[in-house]
Amino acid sequence: MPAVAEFEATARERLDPAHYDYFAGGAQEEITLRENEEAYKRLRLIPRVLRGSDKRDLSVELLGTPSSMPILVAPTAFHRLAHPDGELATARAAARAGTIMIVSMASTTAIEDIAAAAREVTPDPGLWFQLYLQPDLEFTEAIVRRAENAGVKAFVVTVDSPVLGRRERDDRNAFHDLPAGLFVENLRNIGENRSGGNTSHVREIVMSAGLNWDHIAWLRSKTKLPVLIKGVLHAEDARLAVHHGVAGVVVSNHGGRQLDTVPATIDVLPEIAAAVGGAVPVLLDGGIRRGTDVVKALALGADAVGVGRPVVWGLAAGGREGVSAVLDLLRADFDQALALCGGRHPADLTPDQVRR
Ligand SMILES: Cc1cc2nc3c(=O)[nH]c(=O)nc-3n(C[C@H](O)[C@H](O)[C@H](O)COP(=O)(O)O)c2cc1C
Ligand SMILES: CCCCC(=O)C(=O)O
Repeated sequence: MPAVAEFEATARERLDPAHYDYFAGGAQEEITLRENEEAYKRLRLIPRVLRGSDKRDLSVELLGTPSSMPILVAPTAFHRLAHPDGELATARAAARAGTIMIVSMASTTAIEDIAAAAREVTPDPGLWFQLYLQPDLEFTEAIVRRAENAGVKAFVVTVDSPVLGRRERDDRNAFHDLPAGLFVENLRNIGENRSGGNTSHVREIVMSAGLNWDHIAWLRSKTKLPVLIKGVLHAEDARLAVHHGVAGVVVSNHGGRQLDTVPATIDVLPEIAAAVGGAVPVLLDGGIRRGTDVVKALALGADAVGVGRPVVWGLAAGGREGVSAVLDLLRADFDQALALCGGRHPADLTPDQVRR
């Protein structure tokens, strides 16, 4: 089975170079982008032996949503740039894999259509919804209602983007707008009266530098669903998240696309897991490309991991089947690494099994 890197190579051949750069790139010098992957290569695994690691069970349950494995689809924008089937293909593949897809608010397909596609595969798909809280809270609430009505099971608020990171590849390629015909469909105001007609119009996503903990309290007051925050790198923020009633934290540096020179997520995971102390689930994303990466993250305190670019590469390389192939590959790779580490279940992995 090809490795994730081979899907990336195929994706690169198929994609418009500016779109490839958008997906692949990071902020500024891309130090963090590279570091996310390099950090795993510095860590060594210590297997346990003679533990009877047959009959493995990779499944986990996260905030009431079951997942067949602790590998989730991280939210990534604009899937129709990668493949004409876009998020519909990704959702079908995630549903088929029985894993959770965190749908990006910046999807190029409406959440209702994504949920319908997933439901064709499985009656009760595990869809979560990523939110960029908009300064217009009334509008934000309308998006929250739409997502709830579509059947999502949790909200993931991205908190690492008070402003958008500076991606120099996008600047060089002058890639700042979606091509004609593609829109951020979740921000379409059906029937909103702009010019006297009955046309809908699509708002642009605004990054809100004014966000603070009160906005999290506001969102919690507007929904009964679990609210996670994504983009935590400081242990004190993890403590504050628990204090503010957040249902889970995602250790993430946005795949190296926001503040450059922040550490690899795997390197801050232990201190964040310690700060959270098991009070809420801890997820992690950034640089996960192999089963051994998943094992290291789980051993060091993550309950599950997210994959961003690998899913996009699968999508670009082969639509729904490509995403399925990437998810199957990561599952098989993780299963093998877990067995080699002497584990039967994700929770069997412990911090003493990772050495620097
Ligand atoms: C092309 C692209 C688009 C992304 N779009 C979003 C987004 O809309 N919302 C969000 O919270 N994170 C977004 N992210 C960040 C991912 O959720 C995730 O943190 C990151 O991709 C993980 O790193 P990985 O790509 O190395 O797996 C995006 C990442 C990429 C690569
Ligand atoms: C306005 C969409 C932002 C998507 C995003 O988060 C990213 O490209 O990293």
